[in-house]
Amino acid sequence: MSKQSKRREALLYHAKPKPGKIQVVPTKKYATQRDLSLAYSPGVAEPCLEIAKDVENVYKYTAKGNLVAVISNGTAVLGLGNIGPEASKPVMEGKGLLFKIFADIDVFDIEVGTENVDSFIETVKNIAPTFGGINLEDIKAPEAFEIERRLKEELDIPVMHDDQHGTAIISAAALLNALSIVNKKIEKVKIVISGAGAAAVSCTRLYKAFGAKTENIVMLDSKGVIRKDRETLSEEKQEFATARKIDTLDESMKNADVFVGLSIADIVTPKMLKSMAKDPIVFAMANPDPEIAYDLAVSARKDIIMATGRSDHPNQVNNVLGFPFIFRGALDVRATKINEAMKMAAVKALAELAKEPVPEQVNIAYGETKLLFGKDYIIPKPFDPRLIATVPPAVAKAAMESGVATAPIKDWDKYVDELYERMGSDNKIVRLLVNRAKINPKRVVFAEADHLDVLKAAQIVFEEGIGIPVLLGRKEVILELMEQIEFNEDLEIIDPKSDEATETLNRYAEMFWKSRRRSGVTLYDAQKLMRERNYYASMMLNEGDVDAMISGYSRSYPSVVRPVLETIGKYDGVSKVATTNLMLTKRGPLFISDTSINIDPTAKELAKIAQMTNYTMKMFGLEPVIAMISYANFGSSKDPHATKVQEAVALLHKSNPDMILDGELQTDFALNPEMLQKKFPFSKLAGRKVNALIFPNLDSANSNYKLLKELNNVESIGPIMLGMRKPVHILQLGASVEEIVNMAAVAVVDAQQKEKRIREQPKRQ
Ligand SMILES: NC(=O)C1=CN([C@@H]2O[C@H](COP(=O)(O)OP(=O)(O)OC[C@H]3O[C@@H](n4cnc5c(N)ncnc54)[C@H](OP(=O)(O)O)[C@@H]3O)[C@@H](O)[C@H]2O)C=CC1
Ligand SMILES: CC(=O)C(=O)O
Ligand SMILES: [Mg+2]
Repeated sequence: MSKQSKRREALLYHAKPKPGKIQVVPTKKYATQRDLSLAYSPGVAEPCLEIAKDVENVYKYTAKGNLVAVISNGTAVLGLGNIGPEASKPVMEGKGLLFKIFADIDVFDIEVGTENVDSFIETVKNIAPTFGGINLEDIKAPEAFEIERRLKEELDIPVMHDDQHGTAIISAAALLNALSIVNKKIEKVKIVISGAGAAAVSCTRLYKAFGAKTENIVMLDSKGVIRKDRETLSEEKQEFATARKIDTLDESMKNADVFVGLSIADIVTPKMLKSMAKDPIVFAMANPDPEIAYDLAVSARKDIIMATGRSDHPNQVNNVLGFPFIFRGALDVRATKINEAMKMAAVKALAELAKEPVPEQVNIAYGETKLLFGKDYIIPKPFDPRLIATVPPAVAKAAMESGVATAPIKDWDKYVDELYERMGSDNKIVRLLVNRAKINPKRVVFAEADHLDVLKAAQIVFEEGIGIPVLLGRKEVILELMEQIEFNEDLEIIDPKSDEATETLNRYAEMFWKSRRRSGVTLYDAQKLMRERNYYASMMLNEGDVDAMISGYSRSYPSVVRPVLETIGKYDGVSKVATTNLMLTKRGPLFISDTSINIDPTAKELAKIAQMTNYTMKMFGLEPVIAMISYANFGSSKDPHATKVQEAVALLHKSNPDMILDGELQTDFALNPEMLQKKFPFSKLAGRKVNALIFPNLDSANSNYKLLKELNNVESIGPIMLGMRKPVHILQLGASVEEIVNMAAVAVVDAQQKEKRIREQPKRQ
């Protein structure tokens, strides 16, 4: 993607559909007059009075305990400099988003219109009663030091300047790990620090706490090396002034073991890197552009350990890995401070986590085959689901041991469960799917590429590396739309009705005729049918000219299912295809089957639907826990509708004893593990979190998934076809661009799995 399109995409992302990145969402019911009389006057007076009696009750009755203020005055915004409070707001909203998605912490971002230290401190102190913690952000040095010091002294809630300590914690963890890889001792290494601002000073102090020696450190600011004999140095700069008679970065880098950049973009050259000692460690952390570009650095030295603050290269050393988890731990024990012990605990937890085997889910999320502790993986990745269960408990324990926790945790296992529970998993599954697709992108034919939304989706699929689109439809329309959306790639475009397609069309027609001539199809019929996009696209897939197919955006479901079934057909052993919908609910992913095809399946067919759903869930990397739904529970009704489900369960328990499946069950029991455990402790599902519901008929499955979608605003992926011989997936009429992209990712992963199955077949025989 060009720089210009990236810029446009970033602006559009921030502007649409609603300006900005965060909003306030009520957490209590507000539907009735009764609800409002509790939420507001007169009911609201009761908690007010309780808090007035004892101020600690504010944690009991308000959101304070989970609310952090992200506060800036815009004087050192990333590496963009002093761009003012309003211009800093996108970054502060971004921090709010990260706090929420990584640690379920709510944020108000507050941009303060003053550069005066006293007035800034006064503002923060005055608003502090609202918050459980204060995260100071992008405030320039030296003011940042005084602001943080005084606020820590004067407030009894945790205050942390993220650019100082968040960065120090992450980079210290990364540095300790990098040094262990190259077998160097922190006490011995020569370190160059570019930058002498908030981040640089605090990072260097922490490295010293871990053993780095002042005499081995050279720090530079915008004027060059900070020498002892330089005039008018700030207190912080004096702390790191060197006695060496050098002035430039060039000179400082000679034989240095470590370079830490917390300054500005592009000030380090390959020549400087070449002058460093063997196995140099280079953390170029200026944002958004590092002190030296990643590719330039790694091509300058083979033995380098290279990190940047960015997410698009290995080793992202960025405070995003710190602030959400550090505040989570601090808030959960209601710490009065974030102290040295808590910071050291966070460093150790992060450094150790990087050495643990990486869960497959993380490999998939980052499109990696296998992340392994080493030069390209010195620090955990932000989307690592283990972070939430590792860093906050370490921080909370340190707070308790160092005496700053006012609400100590007693049951650590329960706390870890709560942390996992907080994170839910609504979006993760989509990320996993997309990243799994990216590992081995496949050729996907979009059978309706002459529709704007389908084409837009194809563009995203191509640009994200999810798949290689083949665009099918009216060529002149496709070309015109491509120009409109600046989709200038040289992709294959096929118009089945054009002369160019005649030869292939005739070949497909003949193949189709041969397979259906005993079902009343003539060669002429076949040639006519092939001019219809879904027959043509299906034959492309059937003949291996593409790996997967997406259609259905502009046609009714049955009108697409028919050509697909007539050409591609079902997987061996499948008598009827079915569909499942993946619902991205707040309690996690939930599959619902069969949502689109079988009106009233028999017990045997229902069992098959469950088996196929089980297979597809594994494709998503999930461990299936399946409930067979009815209006009755375990034999409570002898009505044939209920006994049909019972029979399906009995069949499956016999044929697939390893499947975690049971029923028949009512939906509320299926979705409530505690109720299930209490009433039906004998069930295979007792104590487990059900993630798939197989409904007894189409009426119930279809209505339920649509109810969830419409009433609870639950996003859905699907209907995903089950039981087709090849990866073909049919969209809902008028699906959104996002839904089409997700389905394309499903199709690519399906193609990968089917390819794997074919590859493994001879081995099984
Ligand atoms: N990856 C991460 O997680 C983080 C990265 N950063 C990055 O670190 C940088 C600094 O942030 P922060 O400390 O908050 O900002 P500050 O404004 O507090 O500090 C900036 C420092 O950079 C120095 N500087 C400017 N130009 C040069 C130069 N040519 N050579 C050497 N030093 C120079 C300044 O020198 P002087 O003192 O003379 O003005 C100042 O000391 C930014 O790019 C920011 O994005 C910050 C926090 C986290
Ligand atoms: C990451 C960050 O906080 C910064 O660059 O300022
Ligand atoms: Mg910052």
